[in-house]
This record gives sequence, C-alpha cells and structure tokens, in this order.
Amino acid sequence: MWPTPASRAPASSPYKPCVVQSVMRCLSKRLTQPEVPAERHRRPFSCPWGAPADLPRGAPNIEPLFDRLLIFRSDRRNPPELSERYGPVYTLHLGSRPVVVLCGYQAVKEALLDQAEEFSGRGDLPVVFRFTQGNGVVLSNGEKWKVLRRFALQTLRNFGMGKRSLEERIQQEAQCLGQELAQTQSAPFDPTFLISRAVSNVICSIVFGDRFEYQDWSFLTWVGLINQNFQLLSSPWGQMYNIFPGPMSCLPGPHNRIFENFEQLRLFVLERVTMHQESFDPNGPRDFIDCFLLKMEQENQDPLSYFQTETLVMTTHNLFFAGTETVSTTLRYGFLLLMKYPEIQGELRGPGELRSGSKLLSIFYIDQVIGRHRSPSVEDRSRMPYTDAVIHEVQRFGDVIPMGVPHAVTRDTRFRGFLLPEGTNVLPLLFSVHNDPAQFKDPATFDPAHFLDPSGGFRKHDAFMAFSTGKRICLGEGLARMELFLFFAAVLQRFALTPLGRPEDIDISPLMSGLGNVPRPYEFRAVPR
Ligand code: HEM
Repeated sequence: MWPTPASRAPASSPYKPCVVQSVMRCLSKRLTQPEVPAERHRRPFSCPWGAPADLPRGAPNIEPLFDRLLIFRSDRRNPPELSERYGPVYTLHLGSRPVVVLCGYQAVKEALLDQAEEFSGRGDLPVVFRFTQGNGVVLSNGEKWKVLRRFALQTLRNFGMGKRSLEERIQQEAQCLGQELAQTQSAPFDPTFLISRAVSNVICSIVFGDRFEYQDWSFLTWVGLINQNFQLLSSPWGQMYNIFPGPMSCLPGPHNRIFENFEQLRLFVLERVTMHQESFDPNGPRDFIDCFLLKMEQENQDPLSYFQTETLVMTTHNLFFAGTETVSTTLRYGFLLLMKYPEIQGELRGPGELRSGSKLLSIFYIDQVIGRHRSPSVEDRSRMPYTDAVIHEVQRFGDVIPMGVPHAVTRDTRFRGFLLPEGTNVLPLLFSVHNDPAQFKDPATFDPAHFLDPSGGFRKHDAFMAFSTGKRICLGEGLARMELFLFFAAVLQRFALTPLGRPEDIDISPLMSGLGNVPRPYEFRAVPR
C-alpha cells in the first residue's frame, strides 16, 4: 500500500505560485489519472520508444496529468511545491514511461549514495538514445559501462600526470582567453562563443591531442553545434521528445535539428579517429583516442571486447559534448551573476572586508594570493576560500544540469518501503537538493555564505550536488572543478566585468530549463584592471 496524492496533507508553501502553474493546477484537477494497478510486467532495461506502458510495482505516487509538465519547469518553486503535495518520492508518467522522482537532499542521498549500486543504472533519455543507441559511457549500462568508465577515468588521470598536466593545458587556454578579452578593448560583446572555444579546447587537447585556433571556422562550427544542441535539449521540444519519443520522431520541428547536429559532430569525431588510426604508434599514445586504440589492439582477439571503433566514437563524442557545454555555461552564468552582484565581484578581488556581524572574516582574495603578474594555479584554491565559495554558489544557484541525468535501478530494489522493479527509471532532481531549505539557509538567494563557515573558511556541503553523487557522479568532476577555478580566477584577475545597463535590471532567471539551465544571452565589457 502506498500513499496517493490525496492522502497527503498539503503543507504550507513558502513559494508563490505563478500564473502558468495556477492554470496547470486547474487543468490537473480535471484530468486526474485513473487508479493504477499495483502489479504489471517488468519493463526490459532499454529505451522504450513506443513501448507499452509498464508500471513499477510499489509506485509511491501517481501524478495528475498536467502536473507532469510542471516538473519540466525546473525553476526554484516547482520541486518544493510538487514534493509538498506528493512527498519527496513520487511517480511521474512521461508518456508511457513511469519515472520515480526523487526530491530534496535526503531522498536523493538515500538513493544515489546509500544504495549506490542499485541506483547506478542509466535511465532512458530517448532524445540522446536515438543517436547513441545506448553506446558510449554516458548512456551505457552494466559491465560495459563499468569498463568504459574505469578506462575513461584512468586515462583522464594519466593525462593529468603526463608531460603536460591538465593544469598547464587550462592555464594556457586561460591565457589565450585573456588575450582575446583584451582585444575587445572594453567594447561590448557576447562572450558565449569565446568562452565555449576556450573551454572546448581543454577537452579537445585531451581527447584529440590538440587545441584549435579561435579563428578556425570549423572549430567555431562544432562549438556552435554543441551550444545549439544544449539549448535544444533544454527547450520544450527536447523535453517533449523525451516524453513522447514515438509521435515526436514523426513530427517536423526544431527537435529534428538535435539529431542532425549530433550526426555532424559524430562525423567530425570519426574523421579524427581515422586520422589517429593512420598515424597510430602503440609505443607513444598521444591522447584519449590513442589510448583507446591501444586498448582495441590489445583486445582484438576478444570478440566480446567493449573496445570497438563505434564505442570509441561515441565515448569521445560524450566527452567532447559534456566537457564543453557544462563548464562554459557555468562560466557564462557565473559572469552574469557577478555583474548582477558587483559587490561580490569586488569582494573576490579584495582588498575589501567581509564581515559576519562585527567580526572580520579571514578571506583571502585574488589580488593578495595571486597578484597581477602570474597565472592562477590549482594550489591557490585552498588559500582562496571566498573564491571557492563563490564558484560553488554559482553552481548551486545556476544548476546547469537541474534534473540530473536519468538513472535506473539495476535490480529489484526496496526503497523507503516501496519496491522498484529492475529497470525502473529514477530522476534525481538535483535542483531540488540545491533548493532544499533544510540544507541551505535562504536557498533562493545567491549568497556565497552558503559555502563559508563562521571564520570565513570554505565550508564543504554534502548537499552540493552539481556533479550529482554516487557511482554515476560526473566523470569530469575533477577536470571541471579545475577549469572553473582557473578560468574564473584568470579572468577576474585581469578584468572588471561590467554590464551595459544597471545591475538591478539584469535578469538571472534561465532562458530555458530542461536537460540544462540556459542563461539568457547578454553582452558585457571586459575592462582591463
Ligand atoms: C560544471 C561542469 C559539469 C557539470 C555541472 C556536470 C554535471 C554532470 C551531471 C549532473 C552528470 C550526471 C551524473 C549522474 O548520472 O548522476 C554528469 C555525468 C557525466 N559527465 Fe559531467 N558535468 C560537468 C563537466 C563535465 C566534464 C568537463 C566532462 C568531461 C570530461 C564531463 C563528463 C561527464 C560524463 C562522461 C558523464 C557520464 C558519467 C556516467 O554515466 O558514468 N562532465 N555530469
């Protein structure tokens, strides 16, 4: 027996409902789902386009039809509102597919961390599955995923220790970014593609062995395709495809561009793989592709080996895509937030004072720790708790991957008294963790103090889950953290970021919110200091 929505007493909500929500709520009252049978067949562990509706036994909750759409407006109000009505664990029906939603820190932690093995499967993401067919590290499952993930982590780590460390690669790219910013001569410009090219070059140098010139038109094209796909995946079209993949795949519309763009990127990666195969030397692997080719060579007698050319292409594609757009969107959001709150931007550089009541906090600033004449290094981070706190707050507040990436349970799993059959999809709402009032004082406010202790030191927070948590935690977390710190520090060390209008007029709400939270486009001036 599990609770139905009606059996839960609605708690009072601190969040004001918006007009759209009110309309949806009216509709949802009239379109309540019928009773759902407790037992149905087990769904196979694959993408269910057009598959019949199977329900997890022990579905904790059933959603009114139009409430389902609410979840895809992943702003700061919806998760608490839905979870207050239905509890922190409930089932949502995306088209024919039931998905168990986890809301708030406790539920997400209990699943992804405390029952890490059971919740480590990858769930359905039809819009990406259509292109990858479940191949590549992001969407694969079972033994194949474990092998690919171990290999990718190990290879990234090795490149961090190799001839040219990851840190050096990022520092070099931050220098290039600085030069480009200086060339704007304080004129207004939209930083989107400049930031994307700098960030993308870091992952390019790891997987392809080389960076690209910013003026290289083909590089700009690929970065443009990645950027456009991140937007489309986050748009209502991308989300509708995930809910109704069958009908949507027959309909015209902007979502079809997603597949064309992915295919173009795949061809680019394939071309690079072919070039590598032609010049491959097993004694001196140059990059990620070479390491994979070496593994393919070592296992070429094994017909069951996971190291195949198509898997190489998809995994490289995964790293290229995930490694470009997440970090650059975070930087773009971060710069916007620092213009909205100029006092925080000033505070980052120092030598201002940060007080807690009458107490002066011991914060170390960019100007004091790094100065103006050398590149920021990873070592500086531990001496700059305020900068670290600001970056964490940018990630918490910006919520670049607000709903996480769907998980699935790898076997029949008991969770909070419910039985989730093997293969049940699970959506850990990361933005609900970041906006959990039990974890963050005043979560709707951008405030670096969320990550500072009373003496001004950096405060690690268990509810910080921008990279998710558990066995599927972001594979690029270490790299991304390094990039965010080094790029932020390098830009703020040399430039004052100034908006074209008044800070109070800057709109920091996302332009669209789906797979990703996309900040609104903006122009700014990078004024040399
Ligand atoms: C600010 C930057 C980034 C954020 C916020 C971010 C966030 C995430 C999130 C939320 C997931 C889903 C984890 C889950 O399934 O529970 C993920 C997975 C992943 N990320 Fe990142 N990511 C970032 C940067 C990167 C970078 C730089 C790379 C490239 C090296 C990368 C590669 C991946 C891969 C390959 C996965 C799939 C892992 C798996 O399924 O085992 N990410 N990331």
